[in-house]
Amino acid sequence: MMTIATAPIVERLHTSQLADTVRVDCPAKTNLTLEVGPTHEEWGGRHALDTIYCAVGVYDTVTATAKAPGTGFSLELEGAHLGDLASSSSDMRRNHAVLALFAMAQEAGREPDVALTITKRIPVGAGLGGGSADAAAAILAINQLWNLNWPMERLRTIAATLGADMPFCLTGGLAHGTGFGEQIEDILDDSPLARELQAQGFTGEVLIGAYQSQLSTPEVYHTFDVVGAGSGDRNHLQAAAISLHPRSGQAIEAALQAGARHAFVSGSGPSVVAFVPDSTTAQRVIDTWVMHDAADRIIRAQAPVTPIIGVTQ
Ligand SMILES: C[C@@](CO)(OP(=O)(O)O)[C@H](O)COP(=O)(O)OP(=O)(O)OC[C@H]1O[C@@H](n2ccc(N)nc2=O)[C@H](O)[C@@H]1O
Ligand SMILES: Nc1ncnc2c1ncn2[C@@H]1O[C@H](COP(=O)(O)OP(=O)(O)O)[C@@H](O)[C@H]1O
Repeated sequence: MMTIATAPIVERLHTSQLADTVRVDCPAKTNLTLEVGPTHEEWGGRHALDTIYCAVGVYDTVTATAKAPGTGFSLELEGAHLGDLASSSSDMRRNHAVLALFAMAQEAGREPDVALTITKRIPVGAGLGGGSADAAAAILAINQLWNLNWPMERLRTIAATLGADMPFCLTGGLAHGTGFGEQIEDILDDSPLARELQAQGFTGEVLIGAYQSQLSTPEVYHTFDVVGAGSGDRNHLQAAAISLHPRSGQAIEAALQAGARHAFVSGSGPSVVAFVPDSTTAQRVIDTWVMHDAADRIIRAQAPVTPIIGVTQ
């Protein structure tokens, strides 16, 4: 497998131009496989992972706009599906995108004088890496806004200090993740593994069954430590997630019966991802999920995809 840090798509950008506002559309992620190993003290008690990440085309949009020196940062959140971020106790200084801004400012030796806006479309606390996507989007935006032009390996090192999923979210596509999830090897489009995944039906049209309720990632890992992986599960966290949120299991069963080639819990859940071979099957899965009330929100997307960076003068 070759290691190349692929660049996200950059629209309307010439390297000599300085931007006033940078907009990044950053996709959700799922895990096509997720093998969970032992915990490691040196990783803050996190588990060793072997995973194939896949970026899924439901995007949050993060914009970063330069503010006057000394005025500090601001954050605005928009969208109909803000989950626990809408709660009055949600601290915007702990928002993953703001933590990413702080990390970039510290590394650059600058003040974080930036206005961030996040339009959320990725379900929150859903195993779809929405917080990681927003942090990755903020890192990509600041790299452009401040004309830092740091290479992807440096951005990934910063991202790894913030969360296991974040280095992957900087580039999206398909990638092999090891360590605690932060060690990324891109899977190139024309590689044998990418072709194998495509032949197995792990690319193309995908349905996401999402829920009002959230699952806490640490709680799912703790439950996994007790119940272990289900036999034959490609996602070792699936049995733990279903034990905490049984509707996810019902959605998987219903999707497979309706003809999905694969249906599984996304990462730590509770969302369910179903890969379908064609739009007729997609409609059958949607109909069965609606009929059985198997999901609260159904999203249709493509996979794999990459982040998109746009610049406004
Ligand atoms: C499970 C996965 C699968 O991609 O993501 P989600 O499906 O939740 O998005 C990841 O492993 C989550 O990634 P992320 O949410 O970035 O993890 P972090 O912020 O680094 O860690 C949050 C918590 O998850 C647990 N954790 C995370 C990663 C890991 N390799 N082992 C762990 O045990 C730990 O309890 C840790 O305190
Ligand atoms: N920008 C953000 N978007 C989503 N969640 C965020 C963000 N910043 C902080 N969080 C918090 O991170 C937690 C996990 O959310 P998320 O990343 O969407 O889920 P998951 O880890 O299951 O993929 C939530 O409790 C949420 O409050």
